[in-house]
Amino acid sequence: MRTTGHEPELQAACKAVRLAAGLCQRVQQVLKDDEKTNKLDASPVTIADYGAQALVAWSLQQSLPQQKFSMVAEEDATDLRKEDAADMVSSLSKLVNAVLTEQGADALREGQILDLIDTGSSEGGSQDRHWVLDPIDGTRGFVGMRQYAICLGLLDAGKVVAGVLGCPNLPKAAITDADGLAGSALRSGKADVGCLFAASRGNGAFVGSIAGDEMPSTRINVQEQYSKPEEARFMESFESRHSDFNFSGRVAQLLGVTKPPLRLDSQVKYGALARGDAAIFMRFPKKGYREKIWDHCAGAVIVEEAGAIISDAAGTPLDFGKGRFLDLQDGIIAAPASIHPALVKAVQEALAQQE
Ligand SMILES: Nc1ncnc2c1ncn2[C@@H]1O[C@H](COP(=O)(O)O)[C@@H](O)[C@H]1OP(=O)(O)O
Ligand SMILES: [Mg+2]
Ligand SMILES: [Mg+2]
Ligand SMILES: [Mg+2]
Repeated sequence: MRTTGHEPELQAACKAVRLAAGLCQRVQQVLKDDEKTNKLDASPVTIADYGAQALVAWSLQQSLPQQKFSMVAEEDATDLRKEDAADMVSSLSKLVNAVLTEQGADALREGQILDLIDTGSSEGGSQDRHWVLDPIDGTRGFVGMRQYAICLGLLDAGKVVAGVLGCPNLPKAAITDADGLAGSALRSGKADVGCLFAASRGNGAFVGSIAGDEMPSTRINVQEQYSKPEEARFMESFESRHSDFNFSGRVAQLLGVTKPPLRLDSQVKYGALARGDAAIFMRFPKKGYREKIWDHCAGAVIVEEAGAIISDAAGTPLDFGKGRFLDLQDGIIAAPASIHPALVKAVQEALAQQE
């Protein structure tokens, strides 16, 4: 990667995401090994969310001790500070400290771990620098042994300047039509998996292996052109309750897209778009659902640096500088710059048909 721009921050972010991914993989191994996964309650997963958040906060501050630390993150320790959470906190502490001691770092006390989690309570905004974290994006994918991502972005004066996506279950090879048709859930453990995506503003987007400690170094680009719409594929949520599949289907039809969608959990979709596995991303949550910045921040800079445009359904750029939520209209779409205008037009047509 070029050594300009936000190189120290990007390096720190890759390190932090890898550490958190290691914790998530440990927990997923336990889930996988347990034949009774369905009977387990949600606690191992919740512990993974908290643990990943604590590790990212710890690691970023270790790597960049000179910098003022502010973080907007999904989780907070309120429930963990309640009396009945003692067992959970104890499990959380064991898990976090297992990862830390493996790194040769000192173990942390329970109170320190809770305080690390609570460093994610920043309101963000259009001034100063803020890290933006979703410690596990796609919790349902994580539990279902499908896709999930550790997503870490950096805001500077309200703009996303760097982003890292850790995708422990994403195949390193491009997802082909056959994968898409046969089982777009792309369950873990079936192929050579584990990708780390990284981008900083103006320096391009890169992918590498999540294992090891090399910076991602393979430059990636979106599918710049598709000569015939029927060759294009679109991506959307795996979960039908997260996005209106009927509506995206109508948009695809208006675009002349005939291939079935690739349905993947989490911001893994942004990584897949950035490396050209599919050409179009669509997300249309139920009316009233408020999008959070940590669900799109890291992915946005990665797809943009790979040559895509990301916007709301009206084509308006996403504004990450308004606090913890995104304020947008009717959903989020992304596509290569050559396709995005037609996508906006199709979405608007489909909306007009709905009225
Ligand atoms: N009702 C909902 N509608 C849309 N998205 C949701 C809803 N509930 C949770 N999410 C979030 O949608 C994202 C998953 O993306 P996708 O639908 O593309 O797989 C996650 O951030 C998930 O949160 P979480 O981070 O807690 O898993
Ligand atoms: Mg999320
Ligand atoms: Mg999450
Ligand atoms: Mg959640």
